[in-house]
Amino acid sequence: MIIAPSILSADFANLAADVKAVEEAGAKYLHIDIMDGHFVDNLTFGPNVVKALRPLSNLFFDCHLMVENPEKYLQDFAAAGADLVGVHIEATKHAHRVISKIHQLGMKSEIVLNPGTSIEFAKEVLPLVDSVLIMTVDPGFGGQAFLEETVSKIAEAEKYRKEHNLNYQIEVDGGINDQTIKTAKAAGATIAVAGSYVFSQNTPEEQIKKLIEASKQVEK
Ligand SMILES: O=C(CO)[C@@H](O)[C@H](O)COP(=O)(O)O
Ligand SMILES: [Co+2]
Repeated sequence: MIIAPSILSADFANLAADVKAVEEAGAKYLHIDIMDGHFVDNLTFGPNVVKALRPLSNLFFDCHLMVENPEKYLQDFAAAGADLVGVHIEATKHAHRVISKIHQLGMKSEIVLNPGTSIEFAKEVLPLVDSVLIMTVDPGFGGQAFLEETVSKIAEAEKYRKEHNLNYQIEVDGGINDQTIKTAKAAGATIAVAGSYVFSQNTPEEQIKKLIEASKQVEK
């Protein structure tokens, strides 16, 4: 399973050191939460932070856009060095166009679903995307509890992938710890985002190791 530490819970005054620490600990992805204060009730940062971190890291930059009309910012994230852009299906009227644009800009695409949004709503674009992100909390904040009722949706995304011979990754985001990662993997998740679990206790190295070990306990 790929572990994607979320810098939302990192030390913003020492971001470079935290990014280095997770890279050395064996993470392959860096999850970067972009919030605009409209789509969610929180503000974080924009492509300028992605640009500043890019020369410091070889991690795969997974940019989760919690913004209205994400199409406006795709060019900026591509120029900043994003590897993947995730857009909420609830945040755009033009999901198909947004996904095409992400690919034209040379990035991997991801469609993101809030806990209240069904797989049904995203089915037309599932054949097009590189990844599907199932939110396992309502977006906007770190440190929330994993919503068990989202597990059936992870399983549904995996079932649909197999039935239609598609090859998207299934990412989960929110409330991931050394227990919930097992539940998510058993249901079909292949990428796990973790913010507070990685950055708010012990060292990021210890926490990432625990996540990797926990996920290995589940066969897939
Ligand atoms: O997108 C989000 C929150 O909206 C996440 O990526 C959080 O950063 C996850 O934080 P934890 O639940 O792991 O603390
Ligand atoms: Co996120």
